[in-house]
Amino acid sequence: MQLRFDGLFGFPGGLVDLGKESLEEGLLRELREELGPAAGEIRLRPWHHRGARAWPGSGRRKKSGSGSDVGLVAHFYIRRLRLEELVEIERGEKAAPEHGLEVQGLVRVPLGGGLPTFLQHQFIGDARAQLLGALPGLGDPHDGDQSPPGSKGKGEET
Ligand SMILES: O=c1[nH]cnc2c1ncn2[C@H]1C[C@H](O)[C@@H](COP(=O)(O)OP(=O)(O)O)O1
Repeated sequence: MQLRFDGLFGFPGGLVDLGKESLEEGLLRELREELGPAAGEIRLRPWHHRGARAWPGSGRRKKSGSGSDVGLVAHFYIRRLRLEELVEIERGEKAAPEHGLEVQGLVRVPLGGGLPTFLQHQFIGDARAQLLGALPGLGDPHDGDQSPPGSKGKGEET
């Protein structure tokens, strides 16, 4: 996860301009901006998309700036990384354009005895629930880059 500019923990990502980019293109652009070039090279597959949640807006004009409060649809992707891929991203993160601005830094979630304490932090949106929802799948060897969930072996990319 990452520590955000507002002091909350969240997942890397951000707003996608659907007139100009697909969801995956927008996600990879955000990953590049927030975590550096190595994160932008991550290969996404349809089964990495794990759900979406709508946050309705009021429809009213915003007090500041232009446009209306139209709400948000948050899409959540889970992509398993090998340790060396994660380390490469961590090494490059300080070179990311948003490092020190929107993003204060990547954090490894302590999955052992430290998890209950970590969960006492404050999270953006439903990031805490997203984290908890993702944890059970982490033990699944097919929950990664190579195979869709439920397939027998690795190396079954389509
Ligand atoms: O981890 C998250 N889980 C759920 N919702 C999230 C998470 N991180 C951000 N958000 C929400 C909060 C904002 O309404 C939007 C856009 O996020 P933001 O970080 O502001 O995106 P930009 O990089 O500024 O485009 O998503």
